[in-house]
Amino acid sequence: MQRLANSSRLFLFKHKGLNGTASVRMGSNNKKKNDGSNNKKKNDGSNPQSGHKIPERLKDVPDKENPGFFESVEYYFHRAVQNLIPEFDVSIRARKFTDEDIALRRNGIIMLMQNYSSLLEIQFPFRRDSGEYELIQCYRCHHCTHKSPTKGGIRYALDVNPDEVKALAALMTYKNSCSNVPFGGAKGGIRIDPSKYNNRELERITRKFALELIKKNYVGPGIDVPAPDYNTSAREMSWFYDAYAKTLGSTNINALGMVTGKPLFLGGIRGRESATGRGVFTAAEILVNNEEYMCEIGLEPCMENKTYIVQGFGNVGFHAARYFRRGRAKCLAIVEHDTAIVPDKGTEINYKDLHTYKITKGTIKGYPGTKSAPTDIMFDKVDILVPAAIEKVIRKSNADKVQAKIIVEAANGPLTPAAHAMLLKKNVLIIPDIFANAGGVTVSYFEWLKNISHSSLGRMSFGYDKEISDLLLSSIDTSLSDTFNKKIRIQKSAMYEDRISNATEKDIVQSSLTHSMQRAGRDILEYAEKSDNKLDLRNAAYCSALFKIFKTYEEAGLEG
Ligand SMILES: NC(=O)C1=CN([C@@H]2O[C@H](COP(=O)(O)OP(=O)(O)OC[C@H]3O[C@@H](n4cnc5c(N)ncnc54)[C@H](OP(=O)(O)O)[C@@H]3O)[C@@H](O)[C@H]2O)C=CC1
Ligand SMILES: O=C(O)CCC(=O)C(=O)O
Repeated sequence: MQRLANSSRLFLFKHKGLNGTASVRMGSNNKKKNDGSNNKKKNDGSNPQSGHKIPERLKDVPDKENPGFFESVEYYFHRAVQNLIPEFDVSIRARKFTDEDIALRRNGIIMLMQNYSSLLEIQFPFRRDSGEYELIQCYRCHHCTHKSPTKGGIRYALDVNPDEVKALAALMTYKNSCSNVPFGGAKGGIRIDPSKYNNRELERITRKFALELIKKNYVGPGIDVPAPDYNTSAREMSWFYDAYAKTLGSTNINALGMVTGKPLFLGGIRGRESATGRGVFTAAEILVNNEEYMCEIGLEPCMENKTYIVQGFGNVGFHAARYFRRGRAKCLAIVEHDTAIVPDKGTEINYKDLHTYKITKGTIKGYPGTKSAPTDIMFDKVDILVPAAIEKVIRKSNADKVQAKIIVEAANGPLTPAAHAMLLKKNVLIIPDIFANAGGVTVSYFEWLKNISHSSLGRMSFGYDKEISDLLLSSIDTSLSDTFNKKIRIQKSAMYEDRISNATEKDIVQSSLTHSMQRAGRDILEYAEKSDNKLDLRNAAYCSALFKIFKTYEEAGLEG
C-alpha cells in the first residue's frame, strides 16, 4: 500500500486558537531544500531542524534496552515540542511580545511543561499482625499544576520508585490534556507487594499513607485527587476517603471529591470500574473503523473478526477483553505473568466468569474451555495486541518478535522508545497510552463533578427531558394531524421508550465517555495528518496535549 505520509511534503494548516487563526508550517519541512538529508525528520521521529534540541542526556534513550521511565516520557515530550515550536511562537507573537521575548517565554513554558512540580517521599514504620515492624515507603508526585486539582492513580507494587511515579505523573498531565480533562497530572504509589499482606494490614497501610498526605495538605478535592491504578481498587479508595472524612475533610462539604474510583454507596459513579477498558476499546474502534489508517496497515476497516490478544487480566485487561468480544472481535489469547490461555476452537471466553475464576483460584490457568500456552504467545500473529499490565514489556530486545498490526497501549508505558521506533518502522499502528487508556480518568472526572455538585448525573434532567420529548412528539402529532386533516400519532420505538423512561447515570457516563474519546481522537488525527508520519500517533497525541497545556500557561502569565 502506498504510504500517504511523505517526508518531503509541506503541510500548511490553520490553528484556530483563542487568539484567532494563524497559518503555521509544521515540522522540518519548511526548510529550504538542499541535498535532502538535512531537512528531514530522523527515523525516530525527532526533528532536529526545528530549533528545539532534545537534551544531550536524553540522546541515547531511543537506543536503550531499559531506559528510565521518566526519561522516556521526557524524550517523547521533546520530540513533540520540536514539532510545536512554530505553533507556540505564533501563539506568543499574537500577544505582542518581541522576538527575543518570544523565545524566552516559549522556553520558559517548555520548562514548566516538562518538569514535575513536586515529589513527596514518605516513610513510616508499620506494625504487622505478626508483631514485626517494617518501614513502608510511599510516593506522590504532582507534575504540571497548570490546572487544579492534579489527578492520577495510586499503585501498590514492589517496583514503585521515584522514577516511576514521576513518569506516571507526567503521563497523567499529558493524558488529561489530550482528553480535555481539566486537571493537572499526579501519581503515587506504595512500595509493597499487596499479596503479602492481609486485608486489615492493607487497610492500616492505606490509611497511614492517606493521613500523611492529608497532614501535608498534599491531597484534597481542589488540590490533588487520587484514584485506583495497578493493584488498587474501589476498596483502597474507600479507606482513603474515610481517612479524610474523619479528619480534615469533616468540615469540607466537598470531601467526597478527594478521591475517585470509590464504591457506589460512597459517592462513586456507575461505569468507573469498566471505564478504562471501555475507553481502550473505543480508542481502538476509532482507528479500526478509519479506512485510511486500515489501508495503511493492510487491514479491513471493521472490528468484526479482528483477532486480539490481551496481556494482563486485571481491571483494565478484563474489561477491555469484554468490550472487544462485544465488538465481535476474536480472542486468540489472554496472557498473565504465570501463564497464557487460549480458547478451544469454536468457544468464546465468558470474561465475567473468568474474572471470578481468577479471584477464586488466584490464576487463569485451567479455566474450562481453554488450553494453557506459553506467555510469549503475545508475540504471535494477531491483528490487535493489548498490553494491559505494566510498563516496558515491549523493548528493544523483543520488539522484533511482535507480529501484531495494531498495539493499543492499555497500560501506561508498555513500549520503550526503542520498541516504539522499531515497530513504527514495521508499519505497526500504535495507539498511545495517553489516549488509549484515558477512559478511566475521564470517568473519574465525571465522578468528581458528581461529588462536588452533590447530585448524580442526570438527576435534575431525566424527568424534564422526558417531559420535553413527550411534548415535542405530541406537538408533531398535532401539527401533522392539522396539516393532513386526520388524526396522526407518531409511534415511539421500544428502544426510544426504554431509553427515555429508564435513563440512568450509567447511560450518561457511557455516552459522554464515547464522545470524549471521539473528540480526543479527532484532535490527534488532525495532528497526525499534518505530520511527517501519520502512523506516529504518539507524537500526534503529545502535540495535541502539549499545545493545550502551553496555551494555559501562556494565557495565565508567567510572572506569578
Ligand atoms: N485502573 C485504571 O483505571 C487504569 C489503569 N491504567 C494502567 O493499566 C495497567 C493495568 O492496571 P490495572 O488493570 O488497574 O491493574 P490490575 O492490578 O487490576 O491488573 C494488572 C494485571 O496485570 C497482570 N500482570 C502483571 N504483570 C504482568 C506481566 N508481566 N505479564 C502479564 N500480566 C501481568 C496482573 O497479574 P496478577 O494479578 O497475577 O499480578 C494483573 O492481572 C497499569 O499500567 C495501569 O497504570 C491506566 C489507566 C487507568
Ligand atoms: O482515574 C484517575 O484519576 C487516574 C487513572 C490513572 O491512574 C491513569 O489513567 O493512569
